[in-house]
Amino acid sequence: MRLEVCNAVCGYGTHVVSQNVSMSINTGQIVCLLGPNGVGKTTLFKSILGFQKLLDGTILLDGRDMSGLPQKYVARSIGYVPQAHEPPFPFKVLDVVVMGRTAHLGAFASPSKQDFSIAVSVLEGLKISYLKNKIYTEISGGERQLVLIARALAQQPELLIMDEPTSNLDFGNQVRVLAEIKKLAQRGLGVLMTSHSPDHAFLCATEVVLMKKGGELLLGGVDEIVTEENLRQAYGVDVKITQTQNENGELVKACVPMLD
Ligand SMILES: Nc1ncnc2c1ncn2[C@@H]1O[C@H](COP(=O)(O)OP(=O)(O)OP(=O)(O)O)[C@@H](O)[C@H]1O
Repeated sequence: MRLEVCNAVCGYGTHVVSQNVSMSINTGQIVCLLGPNGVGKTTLFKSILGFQKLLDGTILLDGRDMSGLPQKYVARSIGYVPQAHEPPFPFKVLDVVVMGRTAHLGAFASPSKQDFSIAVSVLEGLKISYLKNKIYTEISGGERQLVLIARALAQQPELLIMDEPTSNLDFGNQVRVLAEIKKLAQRGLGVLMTSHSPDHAFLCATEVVLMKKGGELLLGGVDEIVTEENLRQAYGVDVKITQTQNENGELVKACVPMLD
């Protein structure tokens, strides 16, 4: 499956947030969207998902204009993990995860035993089975974020759009979520995610899109885009890029900010 953003202009009414946005995401790829606060990352996601009307341009899913595709087909194909939120009702965590199966159910059908067993195995995969019977409104922000990821995975989409999936997570859970994303992409899932940490791009991305203030968009491989100069220009801070080796002897890069 391939999702293409073609010359998109995103914004609110007459307020243009980003323009000439063209990029694509294929199954098996992890595209990491980087950029400073307020540059338009969430607005782009909302536009891709159809929550916010494009001011111009098109979004194609396998070459077909997404706005004309049946909603159920889009809902089955593309999963979305929003930034963690507090829902109005105190649902049990397992029920929240089962909600991810909605696009697979027939009209008026209730989730089946199989839907529940998919939800349970996703919770196990993310190592959060212990949350299964807890009330979603009574767990921590980080735990809620993991549950929202589980809900999206229970949907078994081909593409997953994740808005800052690690923002509320402790260091261990950040690493676990990135490792899980990498594993899922190796099995064929396509991921488009935002992060405020360029290191996350080094850890798991196959491509990077760097949105700069003023609308410039840099696209390419991780090593090509996540450079000291590009980070300095985008975020206005000095950064050194260093590298070490992982257990397999592969080079892994990391960013070290230079404090004055
Ligand atoms: N509902 C809205 N109506 C009007 N303007 C909005 C709305 N939501 C966001 N904006 C504006 O759009 C711009 C981009 O916001 P957006 O949330 O997309 O940025 P972002 O890159 O995701 O930021 P962050 O990294 O802080 O989450 C901002 O100037 C913001 O004020």
